[in-house]
Amino acid sequence: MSPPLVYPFGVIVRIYFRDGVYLSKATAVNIVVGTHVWVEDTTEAWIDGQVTQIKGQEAEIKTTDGKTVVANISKLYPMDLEAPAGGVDDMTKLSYLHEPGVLQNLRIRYELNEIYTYTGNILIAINPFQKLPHLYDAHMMQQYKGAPFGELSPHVFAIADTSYRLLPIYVTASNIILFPWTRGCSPCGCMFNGVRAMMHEGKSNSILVSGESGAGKTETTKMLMRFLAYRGGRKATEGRTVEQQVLEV
Ligand SMILES: Nc1ncnc2c1ncn2[C@@H]1O[C@H](COP(=O)(O)OP(=O)(O)OP(=O)(O)O)[C@@H](O)[C@H]1O
Repeated sequence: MSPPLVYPFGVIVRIYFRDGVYLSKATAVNIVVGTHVWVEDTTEAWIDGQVTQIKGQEAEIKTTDGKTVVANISKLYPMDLEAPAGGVDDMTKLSYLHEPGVLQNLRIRYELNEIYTYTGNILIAINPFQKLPHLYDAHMMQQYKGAPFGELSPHVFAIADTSYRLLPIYVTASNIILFPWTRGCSPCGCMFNGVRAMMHEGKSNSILVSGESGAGKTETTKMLMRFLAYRGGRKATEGRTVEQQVLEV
């Protein structure tokens, strides 16, 4: 039986790109007897099971905790039986991009102390409710400095570094936007017209950090600012480094 799914506390960090493309991943699947599915549960949010019978639009599901439930087929979501046991670091790698699949992936990673997960160029951070100094030390900042987006594990420093190096800016209410370049490749002007190194053009960039109260927006923003201050240089003025000055604001 899969452990119960919980709605994790977390924040979402996005960088918006003018030429971003929408992420759409078809989740349409033929639900038949034998299909492994997620079904809504009042206590666990989502619970997995297998369809045992279908009558019209109603399906009977035997859940892995031994219950038998009946639900409308339209309320069932297919399970990704091929997803790796440790989850995926980018939700676009899931076969099905739906709520139970996303929550299941975040939960698996959270249990492995992996609090960051990408969905394309969006970073999802789950509040660890504990200090994780090794995630934010000088060595980590050094690692993410200049690293092509997607090359290293998902991290708030990767978002900060990318926004430091790249321009562009477009804020929209759309849900999910992807970087228009191939993961692992260095994003550069030759691949994406309009993207210029922010430092070369001196233009502003913005990063959106969203989440409910207590999700970790302030902590995440502090890490973003710390990294940007580190990237911007450490020249001291009046005895204080750039990092100290930024973090004191
Ligand atoms: N990355 C993290 N590492 C360690 N602890 C964290 C992290 N993110 C959040 N927390 C913990 O969660 C608490 C709440 O986080 P935070 O203040 O950032 O939330 P918030 O989203 O800004 O809340 P509000 O909207 O109410 O101001 C922090 O005081 C801290 O204890």
